[in-house]
Amino acid sequence: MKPINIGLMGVGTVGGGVATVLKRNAEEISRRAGREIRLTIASRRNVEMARDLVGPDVTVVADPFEVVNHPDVDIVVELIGGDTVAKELVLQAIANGKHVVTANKKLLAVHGNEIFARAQEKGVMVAFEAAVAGGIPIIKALREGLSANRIEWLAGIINGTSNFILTEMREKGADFIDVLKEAQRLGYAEADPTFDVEGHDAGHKLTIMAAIAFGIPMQFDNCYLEGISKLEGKDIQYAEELGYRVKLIGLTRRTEAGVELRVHPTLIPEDQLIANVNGVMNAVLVRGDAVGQTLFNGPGAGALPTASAVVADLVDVTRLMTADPGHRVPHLAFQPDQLKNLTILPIDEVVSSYYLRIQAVDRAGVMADITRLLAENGISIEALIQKGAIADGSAEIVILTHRVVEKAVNKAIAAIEALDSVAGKVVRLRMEELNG
Ligand SMILES: NC(=O)C1=CN([C@@H]2O[C@H](COP(=O)(O)OP(=O)(O)OC[C@H]3O[C@@H](n4cnc5c(N)ncnc54)[C@H](O)[C@@H]3O)[C@@H](O)[C@H]2O)C=CC1
Ligand SMILES: N[C@@H](CC=O)C(=O)O
Ligand code: NA
Repeated sequence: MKPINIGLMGVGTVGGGVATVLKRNAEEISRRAGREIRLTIASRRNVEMARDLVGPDVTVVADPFEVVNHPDVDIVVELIGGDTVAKELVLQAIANGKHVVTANKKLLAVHGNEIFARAQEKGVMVAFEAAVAGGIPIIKALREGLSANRIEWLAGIINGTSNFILTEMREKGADFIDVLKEAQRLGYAEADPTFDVEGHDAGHKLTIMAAIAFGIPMQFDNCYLEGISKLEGKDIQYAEELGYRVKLIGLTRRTEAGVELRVHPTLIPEDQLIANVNGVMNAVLVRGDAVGQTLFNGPGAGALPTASAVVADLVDVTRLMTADPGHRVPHLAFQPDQLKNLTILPIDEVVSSYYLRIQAVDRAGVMADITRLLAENGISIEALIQKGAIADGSAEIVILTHRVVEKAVNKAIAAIEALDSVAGKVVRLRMEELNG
């Protein structure tokens, strides 16, 4: 049978990994796909560097539009990143009737509704396993393996760079900036690493998973984002003393009031498996009404793990190419006319437990004032510890609360910060049990 011709756009960390995997496992891949999957043409601005990565048998061009417009290319692989030229290229590929495989979560979280609509009209596939949690086949699991379930919530460590940084900070007391540089060197970080550390990248991935889990359109603009760049080492340490690990968690949950869609540093009980997922590893917990709780764990970034997902998509697309478009798995798991525009809850309507750290100064009655203000806002305390002495002005009070709506906590924090006996800002982190 005639080989399937692949056109690769972007021969960087992941693109180089894709060339390696296609070459290394060529025989097994064609036995699975039923025909040879052949990298025919690749594009990178620096043609010489691309040539070194893809080898002499592949045509290398500088202009990626040559790839999407090439008459012999069956599947286009977009590994450039971003949502400017990548969007133009993907839409052009679709318009040309070519199938697309991409690892670009930003592109899909922000423009996915438009891209999938165009692909639907043209009867082509847009496959994106690599876009969420790198090598973990979470898209396949959510879209196909769990399709019997009403998915209630899912939560994950879905940014390898942040998890790598948090792990090195906790285990080695390393500096944030040094660890970030190491993550960049290892090819984990985005072109702009603020996307990793400020929660954007996790928000993109969470938006995509929420769409597939609940059958809703992409709503990245409504995703709450808070990253790890302002986390202080002492809060990681205090959390640990209280039996928790701090992780950057993306969480989406259906509630009667609406859908929660939020990314933020989160205290997780240390005896939970997900609290022990370290380094560049990712993990996603999914709660379905029939299956119960499932945990998917694996490498979330890096050349070969991400290439593993890209090439799996190439195999899938190759197998399904000749199928009637109506018989393929829908892009977002639900039939396109069955997507429902559920409301995303604003963050202050979300219910969670909280970790509060308060800097107390030497004034009588400070503890009584704080507990009174919490009680007045309907917040009950699960644990309270004092670090240092109030008498010498160095006391920090750490409080863990029971579950309460966030706007009540915001009100209590504002009142606590206004006390003469409290200095500076109250540190607030959310806590989740992730077992219900
Ligand atoms: N690095 C990782 O571990 C993972 C990356 N991704 C996603 O994969 C995509 C690619 O990421 P990386 O390989 O890490 O990035 P990279 O920066 O290593 O590679 C991108 C390549 O595209 C090339 N490029 C940029 N503009 C171009 C243009 N106009 N024409 C031709 N080539 C152009 C660059 O020269 C570079 O070689 C991104 O969407 C990223 O979010 C997804 C999962 C994991
Ligand atoms: N920058 C991302 C790469 C994978 O998506 C991460 O660190 O997880
Ligand atoms: Na994946």
